[in-house]
Amino acid sequence: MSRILSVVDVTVDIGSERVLDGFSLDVAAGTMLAVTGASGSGKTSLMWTIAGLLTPVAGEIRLGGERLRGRDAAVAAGVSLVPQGNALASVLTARENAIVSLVASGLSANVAAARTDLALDELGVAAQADQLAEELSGGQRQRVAIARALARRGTVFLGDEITSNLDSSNRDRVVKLLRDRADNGMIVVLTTHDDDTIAACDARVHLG
Ligand SMILES: Nc1ncnc2c1ncn2[C@@H]1O[C@H](COP(=O)(O)OP(=O)(O)OP(=O)(O)O)[C@@H](O)[C@H]1O
Repeated sequence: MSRILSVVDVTVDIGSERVLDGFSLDVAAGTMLAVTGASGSGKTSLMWTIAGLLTPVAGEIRLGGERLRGRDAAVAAGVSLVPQGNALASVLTARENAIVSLVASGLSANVAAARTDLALDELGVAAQADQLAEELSGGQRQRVAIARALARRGTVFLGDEITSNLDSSNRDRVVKLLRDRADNGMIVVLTTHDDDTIAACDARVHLG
């Protein structure tokens, strides 16, 4: 049986607001899914819940039949999130941002460096490897954050509006890379408003 990511009857509150109410979703390995919906419909909340950063008040997240409880479990199961705003450390270089994250996940420095260099190259930001993240353009930061997540070579890639700052050729590059990863068995979930990104996905879920 192929691996399935399941959001099972999940209810999420932020403060006094119910942002997801009994929401369910199954995504099979090899699938690239677009999550759409108006601003404030809960797309980011869904991604954070899958990544273990928000705890649902009811329901659960499962991957390959195992329940994921919290951030550590999600990371251990290979769930990577590229959040809106990218979450790069501004005082580290592009390369250091990725290497630190990979070493923290348990890889040796050599393997982390090799994977980082490959991923930065795939995203077209190898020339920016030794620049501080704060010196990069918005689109370059976005691509470095994507490279950092892909270098993890995990099972689930969550991207929250990750093509929003990209020109069309870089957006196509990112979508093609993610399509390739999905074709090789990864689960890719992208929140997006972009029609070309939606078109490259296998399925779409609309939050309303
Ligand atoms: N930190 C927070 N504090 C209070 N309310 C929040 C917080 N984060 C999100 N919310 C609320 O939760 C709801 C869902 O927000 P969420 O960011 O998940 O929506 P979204 O669909 O991703 O929106 P967008 O497309 O604008 O990013 C919104 O009504 C928002 O106001």
